[in-house]
Amino acid sequence: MTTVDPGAGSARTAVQDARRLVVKVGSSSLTSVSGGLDVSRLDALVDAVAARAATGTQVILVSSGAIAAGLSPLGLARRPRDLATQQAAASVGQLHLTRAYADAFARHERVVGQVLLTSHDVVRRAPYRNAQRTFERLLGLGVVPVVNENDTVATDEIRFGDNDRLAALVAHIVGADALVLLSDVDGVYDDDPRAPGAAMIDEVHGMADLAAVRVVKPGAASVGTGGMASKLAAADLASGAGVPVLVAGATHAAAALGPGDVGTVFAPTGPRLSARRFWLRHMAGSRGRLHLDDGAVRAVTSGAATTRRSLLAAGITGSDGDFEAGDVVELVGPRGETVARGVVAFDSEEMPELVGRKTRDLAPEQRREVVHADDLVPVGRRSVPESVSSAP
Ligand SMILES: Nc1ncnc2c1ncn2[C@@H]1O[C@H](COP(=O)(O)OP(=O)(O)O)[C@@H](O)[C@H]1O
Ligand SMILES: N[C@@H](CCC(=O)OP(=O)(O)O)C(=O)O
Repeated sequence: MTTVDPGAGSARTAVQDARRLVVKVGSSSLTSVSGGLDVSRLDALVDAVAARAATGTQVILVSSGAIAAGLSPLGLARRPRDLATQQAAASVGQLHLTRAYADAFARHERVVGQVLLTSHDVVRRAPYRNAQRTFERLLGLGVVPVVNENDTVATDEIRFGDNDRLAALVAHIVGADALVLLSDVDGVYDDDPRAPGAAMIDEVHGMADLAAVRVVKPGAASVGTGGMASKLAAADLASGAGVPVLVAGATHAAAALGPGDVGTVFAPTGPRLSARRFWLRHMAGSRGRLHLDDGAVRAVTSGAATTRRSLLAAGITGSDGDFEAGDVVELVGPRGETVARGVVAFDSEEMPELVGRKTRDLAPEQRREVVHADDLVPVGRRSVPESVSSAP
């Protein structure tokens, strides 16, 4: 079990010593200005990953670039706006991307396996565990899994949205010791990196350290999607769940994956969550909401995980949604804020009989916790800086 914030210095050491490492690379680091895949940059990245793998580290590569790589084969001058053309570009580009990785890793006698995920594959517990088993087997066979979102079938509703977030989720699915986000910028800056005087931040010990950071939205010409804001959100997600994160330049991949002192490192800010609690908190799709009074909010959010209390019917003021016992629901405070997520033990149609009633007043077969303490995870408030447009 990782302890909270061992300090960013030791977080750097943790990245360097990680035996299982998730490395994410963005579209802007793999494609040329004229469009299409930049194979020489991809080769340089693979050299760095292969060198790290040669030291015995199991590396999972999350690679963007399918849409960007599909543009030039389709004669498209810029990233399309509509989903159908993005999906067509991803379909063409993913093939180029995978072939380029297979060829590049073959030079190092490494086999790659393609893993394309949609959020459907992780929001339900069974497919999540299936993905976990597949990764485990691939790594056991010495394969480098190359992961991307399955863009060709992902609709807006089931998209992860950006690969920084996907990489943070994958880091937890595989139980990685660290996460490295490689981009076209060499770290997190306190302002738009192009602004005069902007300085790179060396270490982050929690999102409060970034309160004054100005994050600029990617322009329309950018092949990347999320920009730095999505990297910060992903770093918050991973470091909050005990995984140290390094944001560094893809051109410095060899140093970032070796003993180099590059980029911005995020120390863990929370304990490592079990796979089940992480899934509950960050991935599980929710089917409804239970509304709690203040006392119930305190009971389910205060104290350590071991002393936290179960949610009883007496503290519930209402419910909405259509759920069955065993589904995940949001627990919402009196001001409408989500305070926790948990697995509910009743169907939604039973809730009206339960709301506000003491356990002893319930029918004998209903005298149980509505959400058991082992099945709920508090959801803290997020304070990740949002992007601003570069134009004043
Ligand atoms: N405060 C900041 N620090 C670092 N980079 C920033 C900041 N604000 C905006 N950026 C921009 O974020 C970009 C990286 O995001 P993006 O293009 O989505 O990368 P990728 O394709 O690697 O995911 C950089 O090119 C950089 O100009
Ligand atoms: N799945 C998409 C990438 C989405 C994405 O997050 O891109 P990026 O911001 O470049 O990491 C693709 O392969 O084109």
